[in-house]
Amino acid sequence: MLEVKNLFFSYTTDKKIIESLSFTLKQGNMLALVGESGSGKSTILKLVYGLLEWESGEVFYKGRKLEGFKGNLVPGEPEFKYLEQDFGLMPYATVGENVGKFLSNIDLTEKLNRIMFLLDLVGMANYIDKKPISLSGGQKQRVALAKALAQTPSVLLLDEPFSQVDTFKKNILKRAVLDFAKENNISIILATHEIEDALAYADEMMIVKEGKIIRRGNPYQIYRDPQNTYVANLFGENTILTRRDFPEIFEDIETDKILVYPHQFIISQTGIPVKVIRSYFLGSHYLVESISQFKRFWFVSDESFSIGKECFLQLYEYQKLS
Ligand SMILES: Nc1ncnc2c1ncn2[C@@H]1O[C@H](COP(=O)(O)OP(=O)(O)OP(=O)(O)O)[C@@H](O)[C@H]1O
Repeated sequence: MLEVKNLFFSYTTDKKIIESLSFTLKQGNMLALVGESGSGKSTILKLVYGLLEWESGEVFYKGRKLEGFKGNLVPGEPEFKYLEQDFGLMPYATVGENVGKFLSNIDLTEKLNRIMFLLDLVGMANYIDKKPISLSGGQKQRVALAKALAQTPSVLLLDEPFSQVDTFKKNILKRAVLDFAKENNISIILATHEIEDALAYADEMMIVKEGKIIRRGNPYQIYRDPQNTYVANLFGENTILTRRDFPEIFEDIETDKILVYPHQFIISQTGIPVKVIRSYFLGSHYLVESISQFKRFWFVSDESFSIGKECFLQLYEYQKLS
């Protein structure tokens, strides 16, 4: 179990970047750090790994107090692995040498088997003799993942680990890597922009804003009760309605402000009149942008709506906002 207690950190004297950071992570669980760009996700990973020196606070792992940056001769906790955004591969060593860099040389057959197993896991077995310099960004990212998993770390700190992998194969890779981590009881902290990663795979989510944790909970709870617009906007398009602008909608609603996800509107014969601005084809459905009383409404539809088409929307679910 990892326990972070009241960490403070700044890069420069004039601005605190991380304030009063506290959280715990159970062994084998996955925690997703989600927040807008610059909110402090990478900094949190670097602090936990021991690449940056915290000003005050404490970190414990399995009951042992970690010394952080100043405690290790080579920066980084030995039981942890940190996969940084720029991969950290040796460009002129082969893919196989990169993955095997920290593996024991006592049994070379076992070492090669392990390298092959990991490269197969990330879909890169055919590239074992290639050099990273000749690989694409997504391929390098796969190799870096294999390298991070090579010694089966206890805690894996992943910074946008799938950002460069093409969408087509991304889900296969995510499942393979995250299943491997679960099977091997590896704890993961994943910093991500891709909210789907957090929703689909994380045991818990922490929402980071300006270096502070503003929400923590399971992804379903946070999605169904975002409480404020910063959190809600991380989940994509939505419509925020207030009693003042739409009193007729609020007749049976207790609160004064609500948030509606696109799938929570029904296209109807009566309701809120909207005019379509544009339909976006998303494969399985269309996301439709429309307007009513200068307010943008987002809803989903099986069919495309032409620009200027008028229709009515009814609300069948919503989230209360503060
Ligand atoms: N080496 C540095 N020196 C000074 N300020 C920095 C440094 N690295 C990051 N920062 C600042 O610290 C804040 C948090 O940055 P961080 O990289 O942790 O955010 P992030 O949430 O990971 O962003 P992104 O999602 O874009 O990777 C930002 O305001 C950033 O400008």
